[in-house]
Amino acid sequence: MSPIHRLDARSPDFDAALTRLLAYDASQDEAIETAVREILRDVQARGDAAILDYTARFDRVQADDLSALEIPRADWLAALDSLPADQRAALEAAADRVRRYHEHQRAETWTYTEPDGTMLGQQVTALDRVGLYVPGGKAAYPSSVLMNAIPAKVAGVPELIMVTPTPGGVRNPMVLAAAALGGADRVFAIGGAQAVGGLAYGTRTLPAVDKIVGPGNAYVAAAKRRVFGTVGIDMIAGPSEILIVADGSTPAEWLAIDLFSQAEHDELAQAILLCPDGGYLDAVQAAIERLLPAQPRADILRISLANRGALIRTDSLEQACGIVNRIAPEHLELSTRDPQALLPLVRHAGAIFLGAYSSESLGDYCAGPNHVLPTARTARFSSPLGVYDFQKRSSLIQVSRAGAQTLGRIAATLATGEGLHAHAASASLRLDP
Ligand SMILES: NC(=O)c1ccc[n+]([C@@H]2O[C@H](COP(=O)([O-])OP(=O)(O)OC[C@H]3O[C@@H](n4cnc5c(N)ncnc54)[C@H](O)[C@@H]3O)[C@@H](O)[C@H]2O)c1
Ligand SMILES: N[C@H](CO)Cc1c[nH]c[nH+]1
Ligand SMILES: [Zn+2]
Repeated sequence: MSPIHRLDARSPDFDAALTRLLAYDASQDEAIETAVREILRDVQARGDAAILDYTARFDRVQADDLSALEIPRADWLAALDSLPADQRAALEAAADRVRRYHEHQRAETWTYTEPDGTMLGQQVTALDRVGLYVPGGKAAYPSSVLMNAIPAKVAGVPELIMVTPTPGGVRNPMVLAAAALGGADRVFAIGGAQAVGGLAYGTRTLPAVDKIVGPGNAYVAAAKRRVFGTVGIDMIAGPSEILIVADGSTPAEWLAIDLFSQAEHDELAQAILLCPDGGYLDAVQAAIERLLPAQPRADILRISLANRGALIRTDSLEQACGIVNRIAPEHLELSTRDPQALLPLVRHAGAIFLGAYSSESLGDYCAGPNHVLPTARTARFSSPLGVYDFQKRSSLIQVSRAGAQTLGRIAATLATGEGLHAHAASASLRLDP
């Protein structure tokens, strides 16, 4: 039996089959919702003490005072120094490339002046204080530290408070080194809903932040959803996704492994390949069957490929791009001889990798663009995490005396039409007699 579904976009039941494949139950788990509601309520009521209790319970880390769970900067710098030379060089190279890319995104304040001397514009400012959640329950993600911290710092956020759980008290040196390279200001060894609540409400030890960014498990996601409004959040990222459009010119093994690269994240991850060449799909399927047993994460791969993976035969590359827009994937590889020719047909994808050498894995670590991307079809309306998520805009209005004559009359007429007489009077008072 094939370890991955085979579908044909030319068959009459394809639409229904694709809908079944894409179905992802994002409904909230009641037990998780109840637990998170209680944790947040408790953190709001008891602050540090509640965070300490949950950290002892979920992460097996005991402390009498939350300040003991702050990891001092000297420890991050020591972690950076202790890294093997190749790891340190890779982390530094990735940080440099991510920084260089994000520097292009910085928005600047702009103004223009009208002929009557009225100045209008937009002032761009960075957020004051941001909380960065770095997952640490089952795996450590130094790359996610860089992807979240660097755009915040490029935006000019003066205070970046990072939280990361350290199960059993084990601190990951690469995560701490990435905090040093990414520009974190403080780091606390706490995680889960209790850390999100602490950052949102503030406690005696944890400063309240303005926005919380960063991925996390279902408890973290539920907590971020609940504190939204008290603070800003970046997004709720779902399981990873990769969608590949191929013309058969890339070695089949390369694409089999590219599919594995996202499927290995999670049993719920989604890996799909679209190609008009049935023989090539057979070759990729054979490569999957050959390579899968030796994969260290074969158990996860088997489940994600069987439940949510597919090799889909299409009529043409153009039809494949139509399907891409329907799926709106987090990551899209256009693994064709002339990917630029397909690019204008693609409207919805978080990140687009063009050509056989642009494997999605390079984007996860070091190409430069952010790896925090919209999932679960949200690329239809949202964008990668970026510098703009850490900046906000204020409108600027400086009306000249001449401008007040024109604008005052327009505003007074509209205000009277709305029945808002103080508005009308405020505009009219500034009219020359
Ligand atoms: N989209 C991205 O860019 C990206 C990047 C990295 C990681 N991720 C995702 O982030 C997630 C990380 O999850 P993780 O679990 O490894 O780490 P995590 O830090 O998100 O979660 C660990 C915390 O969960 C809480 N928790 C665990 N069990 C609990 C329970 N029964 N009740 C209450 N709280 C509980 C604990 O407080 C613990 O500290 C994964 O799903 C991974 O795929 C996504
Ligand atoms: N592919 C993930 C986002 O979907 C990000 C990541 C981190 N490390 C490896 N990959
Ligand atoms: Zn990845």
